[in-house]
Amino acid sequence: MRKSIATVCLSGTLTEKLTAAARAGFDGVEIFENDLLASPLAPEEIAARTADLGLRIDLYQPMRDIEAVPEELFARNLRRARHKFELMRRLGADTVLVCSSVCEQAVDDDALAAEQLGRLADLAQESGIRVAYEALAWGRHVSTYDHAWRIVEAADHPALGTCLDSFHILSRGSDPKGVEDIPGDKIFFLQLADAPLMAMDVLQWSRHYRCFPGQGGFDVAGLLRHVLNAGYDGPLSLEVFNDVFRQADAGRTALDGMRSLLALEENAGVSPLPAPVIPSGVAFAELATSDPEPVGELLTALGFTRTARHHGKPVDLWAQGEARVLVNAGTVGRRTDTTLAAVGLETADPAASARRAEALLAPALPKHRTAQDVPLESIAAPDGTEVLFCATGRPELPSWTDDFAATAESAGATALTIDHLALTQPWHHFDESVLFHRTVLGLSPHDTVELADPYGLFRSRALSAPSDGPRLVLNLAPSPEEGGETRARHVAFAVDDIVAAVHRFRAAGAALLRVPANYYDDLEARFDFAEGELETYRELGILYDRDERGGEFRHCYTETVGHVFFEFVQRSGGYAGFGAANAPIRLAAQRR
Ligand SMILES: O=C(O)c1ccc(O)c(O)c1
Ligand SMILES: [Mg+2]
Repeated sequence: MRKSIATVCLSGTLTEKLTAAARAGFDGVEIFENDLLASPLAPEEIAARTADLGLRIDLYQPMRDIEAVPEELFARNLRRARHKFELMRRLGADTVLVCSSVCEQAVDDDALAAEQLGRLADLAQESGIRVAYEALAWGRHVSTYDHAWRIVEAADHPALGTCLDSFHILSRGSDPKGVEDIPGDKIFFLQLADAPLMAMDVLQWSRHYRCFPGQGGFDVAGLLRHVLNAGYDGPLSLEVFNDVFRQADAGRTALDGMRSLLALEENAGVSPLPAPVIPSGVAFAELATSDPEPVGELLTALGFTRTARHHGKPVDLWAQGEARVLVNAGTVGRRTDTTLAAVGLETADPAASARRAEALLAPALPKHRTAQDVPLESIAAPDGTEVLFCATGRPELPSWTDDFAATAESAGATALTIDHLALTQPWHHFDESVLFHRTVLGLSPHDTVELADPYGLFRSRALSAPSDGPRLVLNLAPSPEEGGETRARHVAFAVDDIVAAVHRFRAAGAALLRVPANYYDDLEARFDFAEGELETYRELGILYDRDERGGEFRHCYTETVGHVFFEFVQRSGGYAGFGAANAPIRLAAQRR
């Protein structure tokens, strides 16, 4: 279907917004009045620029406070509309959005609203313009889509239809099924937005927290199915008011929006994408560093063995059980600090994984990191992390392991696995990143966790495969200074017995994060422990969490090397979280 985006979704000047929309592949735009008013370009120049970019102006908006007012005021409103219709002629826009009135003088009189909207439509029709009437969720007398439709139906005018907006419909909890009672050709326009589920004033919710479909908690795909069943065949148009998007790079936001619409069309059964190949595990985590020594020392103390070396580059493979960490020192001069730069994910079909990623506009990275290397499908995640699609142990497919020659047997007796990878995100790409991993990799997001932290708000959202597969935790940590420890990312390993593991680490000289005594006093107040158990945790710096069903989580952290640290976790009783409640304790300890 045609895809459009409202200029209000994007940051920057009108020209920047139009350029970003065109580059992301949109067919059209909604021009938001404020963007036009602030532009130095004449309407004819905007029309020419838009056409040059291959975009159509699908909607001009909004026109406010028109209907159900005393006649004298309505006459002034018609005069205002005449000006706007002239502007639209110069712009080459043929559909205008009229929001349900919020003005004090408006009266609760559907017949008057219908009569006046009919007269507005008469005037519009003379200029070849169509009026799309939208119920704002906070409209003074008209706040639901079915009410707006009843008024449009009563006016019965060919130039008057309704505009459906998923936010206004779903935020009020209206039953979207009723959309199917509206004739498709009377739905003049469809605006799509999602939002996190929040208990707050609907106007504030709409103006600050909307997000792209798939990023919030509404069933936007379900609504779209009803709208299509009604027979609507106009554009799918994103209309998102979001404080973060307003500050982010317009080109990236536009791509994020396009990815959201592609996934929405897939969900609503409009047009399929190559099916997701849900990764089955983590092949490796790759650290990039110009100083491999401290990481190597830490890994050694944690029981890892350097088992293999890349044939052509200074990349070492460290292993313990099923847990594999690559330490890539081939980036000297480009990066100084140690970072978690790449992730290898196991997939049953790397080529199919790459096809889906490409269909969802993920930037593909070169298959050959160097000419001698085994070709591997890989993409860049929004935060720049390289994601490689791996098929380990499949002789018929090229494997990343073919680039490595064994140097030693793994001495580690422990059956370690990678439990999860925690990827700290730039604040303005958090929602983009969640949508990316959800759609491209087919992972399912958990609920967002938000906690007060000494320096601001800590936000975290995990994504995991439905069954046993990789778990990613996207974290957004406040930072007292640019960069610093809060940017650090980590690799978490699962162990069967964390107390035994910490004793071994300590004996081997590994530096573990120290946890304040106050934390343990609080644990004692909150939970019952076996005799001596809490003392052990206090002594060893082990953190603890318990879920509602009695599932338990014990974990500890190493000190940070560059921008990386390691976590060890012991899960029991079906605990499925990540100890997020303990994150502020960890962040505070890391800052000391
Ligand atoms: O917040 C508003 O005023 C506003 C304006 C136009 C719209 O289409 C809308 O959904 C909301
Ligand atoms: Mg709207």
